[in-house]
Amino acid sequence: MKEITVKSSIDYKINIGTRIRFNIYEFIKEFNYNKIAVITDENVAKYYLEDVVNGLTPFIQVVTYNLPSGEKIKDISWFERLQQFLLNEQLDRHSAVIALGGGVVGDLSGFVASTYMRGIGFVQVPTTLLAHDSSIGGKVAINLGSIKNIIGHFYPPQAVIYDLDTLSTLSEQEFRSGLAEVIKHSLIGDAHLYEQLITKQELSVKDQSFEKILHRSIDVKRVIVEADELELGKRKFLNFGHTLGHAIESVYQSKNITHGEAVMVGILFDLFVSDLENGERQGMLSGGLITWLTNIGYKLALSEWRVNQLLQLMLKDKKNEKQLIALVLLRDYEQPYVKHFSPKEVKNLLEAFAKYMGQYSNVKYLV
Ligand SMILES: O=C(O)C(=O)C[C@@H](O)[C@H](O)[C@H](O)COP(=O)(O)O
Repeated sequence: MKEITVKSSIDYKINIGTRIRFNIYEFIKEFNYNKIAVITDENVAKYYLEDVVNGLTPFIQVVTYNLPSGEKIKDISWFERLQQFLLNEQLDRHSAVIALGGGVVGDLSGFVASTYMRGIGFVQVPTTLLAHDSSIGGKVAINLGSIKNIIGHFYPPQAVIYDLDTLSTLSEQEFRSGLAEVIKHSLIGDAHLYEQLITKQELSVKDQSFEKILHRSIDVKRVIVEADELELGKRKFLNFGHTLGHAIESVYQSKNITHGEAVMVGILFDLFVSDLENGERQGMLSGGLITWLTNIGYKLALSEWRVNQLLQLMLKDKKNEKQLIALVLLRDYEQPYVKHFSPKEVKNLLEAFAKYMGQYSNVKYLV
């Protein structure tokens, strides 16, 4: 068992271990909730809902809600349905929502918990690798049409209970999705971890070393969140890869691309721009990362590089200022900064990036 405390507007513990989903009550009894709504999705429910509920019901009244799986539920209509559910089930200000699942369930449930009766208890029980990122730091949100996370705020959980056994049921695609955030954390905050990652031939949650990798990744996030909880400054660095990544996720949603796969392409783009800014055409991007990613199964190919559509979405990013698009770049490993570009500059950069990526025989970008 590992316990990491995050010090922010409220301090909370991230409890990491195995089989801890069976005794969640132990980690939350101090809050004296009178009722709990466990919100999950149909996929996660199949594997873990019973374990969680059985561990809670001897001590506390529990109601459950199974959402459909997928990003589509992060919208206002599901937000409303969940509010209605909490009201029908008579949860009050002494009750709590437990988000059991990945980033989508956590973001939506957290936003619901944060607004119901102006905020009730909220606990994150992540079941994906991606959620090692999304369950920490208190960002909760829903989408508005194709604009990601545009309605939301900061609402830290009162506890995070991370049972690593739940990662064993992830598909390879879900694993790669979460790994993108690990790679992001390593690039912005732990160069040794980055080095360790990209020299590995294979990576799996079953590896003994993986738990340590996860702790280090979480720690990069913890340090940044503690320094700037409300994203007034350095928390923007956690958005490395996300300005383009969020746009890709929206534009290519019908192609079954995950958040992390989209962010991975966004990370490559930010590295490409960083190298240009650093005046080293063959810098961080060419250091073996693309080959390694391809070898471990990332789909980096995007046919039809829809530059104008991507640009329109990037123009809606929350980090932008005065119609200038904010990109998080690296002066070097572990040295992130934010730079603003005009839409015309970003368009040129997107086109140049597509040409660059085309030189890798198995990565085809059609501009
Ligand atoms: O916690 C943060 O801060 C992040 O930026 C983490 C991101 O990996 C995460 O995807 C986040 O939800 C994106 O935030 P947003 O503010 O761009 O919606």
